[in-house]
Amino acid sequence: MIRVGQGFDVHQLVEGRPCIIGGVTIPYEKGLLGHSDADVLLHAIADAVLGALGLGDIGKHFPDTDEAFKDADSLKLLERVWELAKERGYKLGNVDSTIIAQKPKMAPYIPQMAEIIAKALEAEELSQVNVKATTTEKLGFAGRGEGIAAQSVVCLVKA
Ligand SMILES: Nc1ccn([C@@H]2O[C@H](COP(=O)(O)O)[C@@H](O)[C@H]2O)c(=O)n1
Ligand SMILES: C[C@@]1(CO)OP(=O)(O)OP(=O)(O)OC[C@H]1O
Repeated sequence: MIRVGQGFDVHQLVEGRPCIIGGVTIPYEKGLLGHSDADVLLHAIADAVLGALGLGDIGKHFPDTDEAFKDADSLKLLERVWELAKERGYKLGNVDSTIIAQKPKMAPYIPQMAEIIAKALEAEELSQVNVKATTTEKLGFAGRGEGIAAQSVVCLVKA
């Protein structure tokens, strides 16, 4: 059986926070604000996996009112979400994601992000994980550099 899920997330860019995206700390003058480490890409992927499983979203599983998730490492959250998929007998088909950011330039960091995601979702080959980036041509909140968004589509296959 095949299941498909999609995820979308946004975090504000502020001074004094690290810019962690796809598990990679990107050198930049601002970082993403959140209760957790605010890794917008891993959140979108976690939501896509949860969506495919019919299990709600990350806010339901890891509430932002819970101190346990203060500054949480989103890679650990994604790994916990992936356990839910495995428990139900699913393997990764593929995952495709887009980071929506005017700055910083994501391209140099995308191969490392893809490797981290592939490991977390236990991909059999790297081609199962695709990460893209786009600006919004300076339009809207992303274009003004106020925040970064990410969206993701995941296909799970019953093993
Ligand atoms: N934050 C970003 C945004 C984009 N890229 C790369 O640049 C290409 C062109 O972006 P456009 O928004 O002008 O289409 C895009 O395809 C990405 O490869 C990036 O690395 N980081
Ligand atoms: C990840 C969680 C963890 O408390 O907090 P945030 O970093 O605020 O991220 P968000 O995308 O708003 O999702 C909610 C929470 O699950």
